[in-house]
Amino acid sequence: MSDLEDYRKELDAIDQELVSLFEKRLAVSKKIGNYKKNQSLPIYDKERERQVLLQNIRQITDKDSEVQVRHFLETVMDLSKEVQKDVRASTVDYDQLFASHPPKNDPKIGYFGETGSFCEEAMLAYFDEAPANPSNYHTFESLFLAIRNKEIDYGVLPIENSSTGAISQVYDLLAKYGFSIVGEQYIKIEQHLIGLEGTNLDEVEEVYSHPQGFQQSTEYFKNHEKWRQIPFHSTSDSAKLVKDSQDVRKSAIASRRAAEIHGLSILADNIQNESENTTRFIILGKDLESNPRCNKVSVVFSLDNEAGTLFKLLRHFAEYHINLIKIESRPVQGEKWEYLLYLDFEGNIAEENVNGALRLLQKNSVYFRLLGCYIAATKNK
Ligand SMILES: O=C(O)C(=O)Cc1ccccc1
Repeated sequence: MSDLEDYRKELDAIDQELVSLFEKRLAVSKKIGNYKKNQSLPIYDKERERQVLLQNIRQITDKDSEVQVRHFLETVMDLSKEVQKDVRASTVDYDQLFASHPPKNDPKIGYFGETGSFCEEAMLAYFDEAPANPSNYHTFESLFLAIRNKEIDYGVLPIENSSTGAISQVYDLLAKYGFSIVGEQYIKIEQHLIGLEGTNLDEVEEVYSHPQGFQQSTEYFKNHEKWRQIPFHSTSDSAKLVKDSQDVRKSAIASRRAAEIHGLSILADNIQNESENTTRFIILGKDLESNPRCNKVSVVFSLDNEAGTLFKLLRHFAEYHINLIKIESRPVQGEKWEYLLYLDFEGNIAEENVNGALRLLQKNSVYFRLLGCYIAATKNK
């Protein structure tokens, strides 16, 4: 028998032992996976992994093999984590996750702001028939509460603007209340400075608007630094305040429609920084509603604080040929330096590739929620 054959026999015997030990190790990992799932503990434990490496590297007799031993242990621990993730994913109730409710008949609708708000415009553009007696709410949160209390079935809110980005308060409320996105609508936004009829710009001292109104018109205000900018509920609440005050020193940033509704004049038109200023609005409902025509999915998730996890996850989207539209990150309330990630992508939850990507996302995230599967709106409104 040649030396090589002897060595190979020796290796075979060692591999046999290794495989049997590794199987035993995986079985223990499964038990740990169940324990962590029941206790809602994260799968990755940085300190524990550091200890495992340390105690095993300490006992190496041949120091030349340290690099390989380290690599071996890291791989073993990665595979154990995979097993733990499988344990967690196997318990996910997908029927529940994809349960879909039919759209409400004769729904009660609510929107943010006084009549004349951009949300009211978005509502009128989204629903085929103008909703009868819609309710309006003067804070974003009061609209969420109205859905929770079943005062309304759907609510219309802004979620992002083409020039100022995410409306973070709405993202945070989505996480807090756990409702679903059932539709979206884009509206072109033109902001105007409006006031009582006959007001001269020299008379203006105060400007009222929703914070978005100010953020979208910063360039215009560079030439009017003396004016006090006072954030108020909505652009149209601001218009109403000016009308009710009958004070020429007060003005508002709002739409032309709000000026007409509240009987005010335009003192300066199109003061928004960008001519193509557009806001995306969402139609919020209590439950997930989706049908085969839906072609956009929104999810929210958080990840283990482990290097490369986000990259590995997003890579699956590329592998499944899913087009990512947007990713937004928001700090987790009450947890320092932890983030919720909001992802929008093209597809329908009934499609195999989307379903596969969602399963992977769910499997690999600490927290996961499907926010909605709805019809993507056209952007040129
Ligand atoms: O205040 C409003 O009218 C709203 O609907 C919120 C808003 C404000 C500015 C731009 C887009 C939406």
